[in-house]
Amino acid sequence: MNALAATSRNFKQAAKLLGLDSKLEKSLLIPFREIKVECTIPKDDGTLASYVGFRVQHDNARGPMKGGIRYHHEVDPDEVNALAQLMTWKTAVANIPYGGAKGGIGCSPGELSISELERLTRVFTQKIHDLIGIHTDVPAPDMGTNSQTMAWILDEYSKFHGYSPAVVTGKPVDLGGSLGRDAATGRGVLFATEALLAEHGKGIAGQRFVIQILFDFFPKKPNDDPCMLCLAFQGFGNVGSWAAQLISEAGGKVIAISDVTGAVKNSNGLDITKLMKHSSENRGIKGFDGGDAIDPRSLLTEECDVLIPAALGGVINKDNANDIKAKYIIEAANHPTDPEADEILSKKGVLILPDILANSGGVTVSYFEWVQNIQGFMWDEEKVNTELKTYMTRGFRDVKEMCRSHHCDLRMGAFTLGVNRVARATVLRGWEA
Ligand SMILES: NC(=O)C1=CN([C@@H]2O[C@H](COP(=O)(O)OP(=O)(O)OC[C@H]3O[C@@H](n4cnc5c(N)ncnc54)[C@H](O)[C@@H]3O)[C@@H](O)[C@H]2O)C=CC1
Ligand SMILES: O=C(O)CCC(=O)C(=O)O
Repeated sequence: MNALAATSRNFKQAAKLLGLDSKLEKSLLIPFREIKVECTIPKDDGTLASYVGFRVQHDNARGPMKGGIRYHHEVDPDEVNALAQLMTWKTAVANIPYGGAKGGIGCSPGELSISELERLTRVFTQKIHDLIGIHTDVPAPDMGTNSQTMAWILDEYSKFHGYSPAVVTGKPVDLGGSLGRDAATGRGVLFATEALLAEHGKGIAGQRFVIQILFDFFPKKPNDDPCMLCLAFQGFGNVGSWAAQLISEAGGKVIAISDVTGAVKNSNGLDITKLMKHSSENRGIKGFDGGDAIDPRSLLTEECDVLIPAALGGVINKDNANDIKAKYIIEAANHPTDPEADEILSKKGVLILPDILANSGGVTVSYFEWVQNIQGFMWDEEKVNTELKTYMTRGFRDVKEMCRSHHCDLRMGAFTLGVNRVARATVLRGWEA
């Protein structure tokens, strides 16, 4: 099932549980604006290359639209639309005053030089600068982009509108970025995981996780814990590497990790600091000698307690759901689980912490960054992390409350929470007709 069909199906199920009026339901699903631009740049060898860029602005009932920009060869308008929709529900779940948007350029960033990436980013910004803005639509990093990409957007946007640090978040700290934003999505994953495990009388140090990275969290005293959990992670980029690092610092043992270059497993626990160093020096985890190389396709079905997908969408589907052995799935990536897999996993008793809650730490600290830029006052990192924990814990509590009142699972708890908040704002603004 493609990303848009999957996201829309979850939305419609939530709308039904909430008993939303059919006109309101229809209007909430239709994006506010879909932008498609052709970005032509000179390559370093003097030839011209053209790339298609998208920005889908889904909804602004609760505030300026917010969401990342992805550089990936599989970027397509339907997926960007789905990701923009997810941002609308995610910012509402986090209860931050934003709507949702997402952007992307269909390109392979690893095959472009730094100067080509800069030219591409600047051309894209020139084409969309009058449609984004501090109180309109505020981009941020996503897959394939980073703080440097945000610095180029900020600079190009500022040529048209004057110096405007708050037009993007996730930018370098030297240009007004927030302390703690780099680690925020991974740190939010840690807090959300802790909240979920605490519900079941467990803690990080007693669990095993798999996230397109495989984490194995051994209890401090293995023999005392009859239900030791294991973690696996898929993806070792911004989100996966920070989540792995922080979970391992919290006492967990990461036993397997995959990225686009390969996968590595060590049942005694991977040394995440060494793996991060290896990955940055070698542009991937392939060749790391601190574990055994495994087939990346087997990562999602590794024997473990907690699986953490932290890369692409749709990776958990009807073809592999039956083989998943994890007891918990923490969705650090956006829409990693197909609705058909959701049904299979639910029957198996697997608990899934959905993306719009689990990975909301990134956009939450983006909000803190925007607030700091507007106030012209910088927070210290401790304040950022403490506030992030408060928001993640509150988000989990609010989702559980919806699960109780609507007798539904965590995904529907999160969707009903987000959709209901956006629906209320829409009606209050008189937009429902
Ligand atoms: N960066 C952020 O703040 C946020 C990111 N996300 C989501 O988290 C996910 C990861 O994003 P980032 O870490 O920012 O991206 P990134 O570009 O920093 O890293 C992506 C990682 O995924 C790996 N990967 C790509 N294809 C793969 C494959 N087929 N198998 C295994 N690994 C593969 C890459 O090798 C890399 O390690 C995406 O779904 C993104 O939308 C969600 C919330 C916020
Ligand atoms: O930080 C942000 O504004 C957006 C992050 C994002 O793209 C996401 O949560 O999927």
